[in-house]
Amino acid sequence: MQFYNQNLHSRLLLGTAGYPSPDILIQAIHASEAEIITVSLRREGVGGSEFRQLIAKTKKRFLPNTAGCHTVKEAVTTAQMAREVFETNWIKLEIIGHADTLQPDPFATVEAARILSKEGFEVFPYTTEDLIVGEKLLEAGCQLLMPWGAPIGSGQGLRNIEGLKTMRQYFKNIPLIIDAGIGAPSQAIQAMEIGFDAILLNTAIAKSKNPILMADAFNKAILAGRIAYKAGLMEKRNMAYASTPAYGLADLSL
Ligand SMILES: CC(=O)[C@@H](O)[C@H](O)COP(=O)(O)O
Repeated sequence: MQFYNQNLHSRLLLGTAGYPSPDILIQAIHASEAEIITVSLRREGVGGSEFRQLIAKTKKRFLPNTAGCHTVKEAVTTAQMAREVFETNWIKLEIIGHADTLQPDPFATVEAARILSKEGFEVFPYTTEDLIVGEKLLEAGCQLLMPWGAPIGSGQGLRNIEGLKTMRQYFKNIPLIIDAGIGAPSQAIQAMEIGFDAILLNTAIAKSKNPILMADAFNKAILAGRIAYKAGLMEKRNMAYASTPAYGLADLSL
C-alpha cells in the first residue's frame, strides 16, 4: 500500500490523544504496529518538544494534524507551523464545521487543501462520504481521502455504510482511509471488508480499559478485515440455501 508514494505495511494510523500516560501511549503504539502516528500541533504546544521526542523514539512516521481548527486561515497557518516542527510535508487536514458533531467543513477543507497542495503539502483530508466533496478535494491536489465513519470520539462505527460503499465504488483507485468514529475492532473489520484501505483511530484505543491490549486487537482486526476483503465475501441471500448437498441422503421410501 502506498500513500503519497510511501510504501506502508500497516493499515492502521494511530492518534495520540487522551491516553492514561505517555508510557501506555508508547506501548500501545508498539502493540498497534502502526507506522503512521498522528499528532496535534497544539499538543506540541502543551507538552513542549518532550512529547514529540517521545514519539520520535518509536521511529514511526509523523502525520501532524490541524485538529481544533475552524477556519481556512487557522488550518493553513497550523499546517505551516507543523511542517517546521515535525519536518514533514504530510498534513492531516481537519477543519471542523460544527461544534456538536465535529463534522468537517467541506468548503473550508477544499479551499485549504488547494492552498496547502500548492505549497507542496501532501494533504490527508478529513471529509465525509460526499462524492462531490471528494472530487473537489482530488481536484485541489489531494491523492487520498479520509471519510468519517461517525463523529469523532463517538465510537458509533460506520453510520452510513451504504454511502461509504458507494464512495469505495466511485473512487476505485484512490486510497480511502476511514477517519474517526470507530469504536470497536468489529467495526474496523467491517470497514476493511468493504474495501477501505486503512483506518485512522484514536479514542477507541486511548479510552479502552487496556489501551495496549486494544491496540493489539485493532491491529489484528484490520489485518483480518483486509484478508477477508481480498478473499471476497460470499453474497447475501434472502432465502436459505442448504450448505450440505442432498446427494447421499438415505432413501427411506424402500
Ligand atoms: C486523532 C485524530 O486525528 C482524531 O481527530 C481522529 O479523527 C480520530 O477519531 P476517533 O477518536 O473517533 O478515532
